[in-house]
Amino acid sequence: MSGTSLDGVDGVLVDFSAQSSGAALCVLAHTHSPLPPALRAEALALNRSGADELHRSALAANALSVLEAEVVRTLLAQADLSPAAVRAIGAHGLTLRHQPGLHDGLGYTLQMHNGALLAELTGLDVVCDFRTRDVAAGGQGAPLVCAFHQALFAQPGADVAVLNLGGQSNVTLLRSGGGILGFDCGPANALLDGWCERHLGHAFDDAGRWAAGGQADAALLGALLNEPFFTRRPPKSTGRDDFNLAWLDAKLAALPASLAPQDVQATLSAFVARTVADALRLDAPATRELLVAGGGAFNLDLLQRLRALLPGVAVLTTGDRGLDVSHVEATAFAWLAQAHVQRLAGNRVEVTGARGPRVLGALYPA
Ligand SMILES: Nc1ncnc2c1ncn2[C@@H]1O[C@H](COP(=O)(O)OP(=O)(O)OP(=O)(O)O)[C@@H](O)[C@H]1O
Ligand SMILES: CC(=O)N[C@H]1[C@@H]2OC[C@@H](O2)[C@@H](O)[C@@H]1O[C@H](C)C(=O)O
Repeated sequence: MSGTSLDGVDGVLVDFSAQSSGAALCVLAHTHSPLPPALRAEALALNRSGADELHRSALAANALSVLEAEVVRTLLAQADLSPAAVRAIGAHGLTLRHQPGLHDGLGYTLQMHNGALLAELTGLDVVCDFRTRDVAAGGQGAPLVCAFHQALFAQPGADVAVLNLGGQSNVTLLRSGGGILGFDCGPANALLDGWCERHLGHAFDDAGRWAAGGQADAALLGALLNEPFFTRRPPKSTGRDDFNLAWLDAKLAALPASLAPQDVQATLSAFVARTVADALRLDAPATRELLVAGGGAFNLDLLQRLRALLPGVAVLTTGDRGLDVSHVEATAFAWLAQAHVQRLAGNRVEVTGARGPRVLGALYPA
């Protein structure tokens, strides 16, 4: 998995064999490979239109899949397994553009990836391109982790919410009666990281310490929340296309006075927490437990702001329910690959708005 934070590739090797008997899945190995700085810079640049994009994105896709093949080798070495033990690789690719509802409702979502190369380099079946089928069926193509969250974290008789704090944030709302809803709440680490990198030169604000020392600004917070996305009803999804540093710069320029960079970081953290809290208050007021996953779970400032906004909700992490916060998304895409292999639908129409359940992904046989 390589998400919209653009931090790297997360790999997990997962054994699902016990699941049919009701037991939990087992993560046999996990690893993280940072994106080399040049590839990260290119992926960021390819998020916007630019010169010779087709050529550049094809080369960047190759570089990503070479990195993924190294991740697969590391996982096998860690678990002391041969490739023959692996049924398939699930590989998400890097989202460069996400415009699911663009033209007359039939837009596109674009994940940069070379599945053929990954199959060639590993000798394994590769399932990739998970999002496009749902978009073709009229859906958002995101979020897709909801079915997996449901399989793992639903509790009979209790309303539970699962929050992924990745480049963007998305929630899965699991109702006590078995119902499910899920959608993107708004931007998360992509914005926090971008501002921090610009002003401190650090890839991210470790534990949210910089934000915690700042003062959130009410006028900026109001301006950030003043976007149609936040009043739109689900199904909905977003990405760097909508929320990025240029968008933030425009909001800052419209303020009557300039703010200290640290206060902007504090406001961004308050903003992320607020969009999540608003989503829960509106769509899942009976939630008593929120399980946080993704790299944002290490941002203590963000978690503290969430707790303050949601006093009746126990804000825990997926780690408290048996799955490390850093493993959730990669495990979800292994799970979706497994669903593809079994020709099972991976989307939830209540979440994406697709016309029906669909088998997600394209297969590159070994
Ligand atoms: N110690 C930390 N303190 C604060 N933030 C952290 C820390 N460690 C990781 N993060 C944040 O987590 C991000 C990576 O998260 P993650 O891997 O879940 O994102 P992603 O895979 O891009 O997600 P998505 O696909 O949901 O966009 C980093 O870019 C950083 O913002
Ligand atoms: C288009 C795309 O890559 N969307 C990501 C992104 O990152 C978080 C949020 O926006 C979510 O909608 C999705 O990822 C998760 C893994 C998902 O599909 O469930």
